[in-house]
Amino acid sequence: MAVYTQVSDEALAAFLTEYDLGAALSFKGIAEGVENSNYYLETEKGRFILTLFEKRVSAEDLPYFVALKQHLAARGYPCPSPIAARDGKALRTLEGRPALIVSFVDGLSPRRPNVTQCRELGAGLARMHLALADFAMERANSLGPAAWPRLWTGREADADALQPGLAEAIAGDLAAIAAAKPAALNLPRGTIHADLFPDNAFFLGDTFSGAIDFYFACTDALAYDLAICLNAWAFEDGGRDSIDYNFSKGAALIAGYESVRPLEAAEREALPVLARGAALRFFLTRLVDWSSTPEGALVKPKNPLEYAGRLAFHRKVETAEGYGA
Ligand SMILES: Nc1ncnc2c1ncn2[C@@H]1O[C@H](COP(=O)(O)OP(=O)(O)OP(=O)(O)O)[C@@H](O)[C@H]1O
Ligand SMILES: N[C@@H](CCO)C(=O)O
Repeated sequence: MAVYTQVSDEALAAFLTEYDLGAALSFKGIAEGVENSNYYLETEKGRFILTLFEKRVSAEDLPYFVALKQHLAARGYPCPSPIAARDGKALRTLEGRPALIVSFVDGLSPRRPNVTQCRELGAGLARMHLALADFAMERANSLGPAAWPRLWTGREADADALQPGLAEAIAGDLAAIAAAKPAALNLPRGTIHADLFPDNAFFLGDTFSGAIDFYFACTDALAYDLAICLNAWAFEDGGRDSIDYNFSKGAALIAGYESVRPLEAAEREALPVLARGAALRFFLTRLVDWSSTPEGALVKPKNPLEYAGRLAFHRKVETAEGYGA
């Protein structure tokens, strides 16, 4: 479920008069996604997505996200392109919420990505980094290392309830990453997607056809984005209590990335700590959602243990070769 704000037919019709999109032919809520209210919208001019931003996306960040997508779209990168109304403004208000119409991106999100799709995704990520190299706006990563102690404090018992001994292991991860931070600070930086999971990437067959959901995008180390993708794309649920790194998928993802943007020596060296940090970020945000989502809520929280399993793998990896780089 992801329609928190209902849009009446009258409100939609009035809203569309501000655009050159013609009248609505079809309009329905989209079940996937958890952050915002998304609608599929077909008008006389084609297919679009209408998003009403709910409270989890801060209103002051919206101009950054819209400008970022405009920048990518202007460079021909496949992503939702913001549609401006006749007054030139894309970001508007509907049913009391900030609202945006974007172009529809064709393709399907892979449920279980294959090796070819991992390679394609790596190349697609690197192309995104290059297309954003001259994007001038900046946004701090609000879920970076500085935020982790705040997310973690007070949740030790929740972690141990999920898996006995987990709290101590997580405290060790936090300490190890804090100690390694100075090296990671000198890496090439730029604009990163920061959440390019399979549900945010589209494919036509095995060909990457676009990226969506830029609402965690920020300014950070480029190789951290690759580390996030390694976590999201190259692990398999190995059944009860086991999460396995799929070396072929990881190696393909890195090779795809390097076919467009070769990693610098410092980035390769930092890959294990970046991958561990990325796993910790998703473990912590999932743990927060897990312990704060009431039972029976419409949105089912994602399982933090999937990321505890990845952390267990990263703790043992010392070099980029361990990931197939
Ligand atoms: N531009 C687009 N083209 C095609 N489909 C889209 C587009 N934007 C969103 N969708 C569809 O809507 C669904 C929800 O979008 P999205 O993932 O952005 O949700 P959200 O609630 O805003 O964010 P989150 O995934 O973080 O919860 C996607 O899974 C996809 O099916
Ligand atoms: N992709 C994230 C949710 C959004 O940050 C996760 O799977 O935990």
